[in-house]
Amino acid sequence: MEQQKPRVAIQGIRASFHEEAAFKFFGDNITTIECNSFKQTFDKLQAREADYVVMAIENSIAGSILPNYSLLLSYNFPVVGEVYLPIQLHLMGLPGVKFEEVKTAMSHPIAIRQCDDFFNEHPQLKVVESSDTAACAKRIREEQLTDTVAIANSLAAKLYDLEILERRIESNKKNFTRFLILTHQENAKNITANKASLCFQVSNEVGSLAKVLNTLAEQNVNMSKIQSMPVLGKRNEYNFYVDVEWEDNKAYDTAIRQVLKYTHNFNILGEYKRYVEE
Ligand SMILES: O=C(O)C(=O)Cc1ccccc1
Repeated sequence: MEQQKPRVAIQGIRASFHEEAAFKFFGDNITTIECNSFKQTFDKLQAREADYVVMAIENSIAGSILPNYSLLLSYNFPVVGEVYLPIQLHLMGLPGVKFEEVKTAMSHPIAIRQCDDFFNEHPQLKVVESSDTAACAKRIREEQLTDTVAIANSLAAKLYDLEILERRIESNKKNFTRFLILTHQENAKNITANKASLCFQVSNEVGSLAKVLNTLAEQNVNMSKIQSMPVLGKRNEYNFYVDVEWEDNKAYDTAIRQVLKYTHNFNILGEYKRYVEE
């Protein structure tokens, strides 16, 4: 029987950076499920209307996307992969539109922040935030806006038939967004992992987090990221989200057994293969 295309839920619409990330992870042969919010992507997974979720978790300029950390914990779907995408931003408008005639530029806040230098050089442009880069491109096409441009990727220019007026307007050319891939428990088996995302709490005492970090170091397990989030309604209590990487599975297993002794509400959010640049 022919394998069904994976149904991948993303926040945003086709040709957004989330879809570009999904293509990078799964290849082009997927069915994209467009959602209005990150929460809705998880709801689609829960309702079995999607097989996977692709969700941005951090950006090298904008930093961690904190509400998405909470979603990881509240839905408890396993993380089964990650992908890093360079965010390459182009200025696009209806074919024939001249840059001198443009009054407004629209995009996602993260994309806008990445084009600070460009906007400083062009103070005449009114900058408008939107939920999704591709949605801006689509709107320009549908409403035939001749005085507006979108900042989006080349997928959006192609899909909504817009002309690129200026390429690569991002200030920092080495800017990446990290996306996580989540799925149902049964798809999480048989993954050869060398990275994990963990979440735990420690007591509010001298050295309690240090004990966890020392344990990881003793087992030669590298911590690649740490993020804390307050536990709702509890003063001085935090969830620590920690990503770890290892070479030796035994050392990782030992580290986890030890860490369990020093933490509470310990959760493995997922074990997966770390992303390697092609
Ligand atoms: O707006 C988009 O295209 C998105 O997918 C959100 C986004 C925007 C910029 C960087 C990463 C994700």
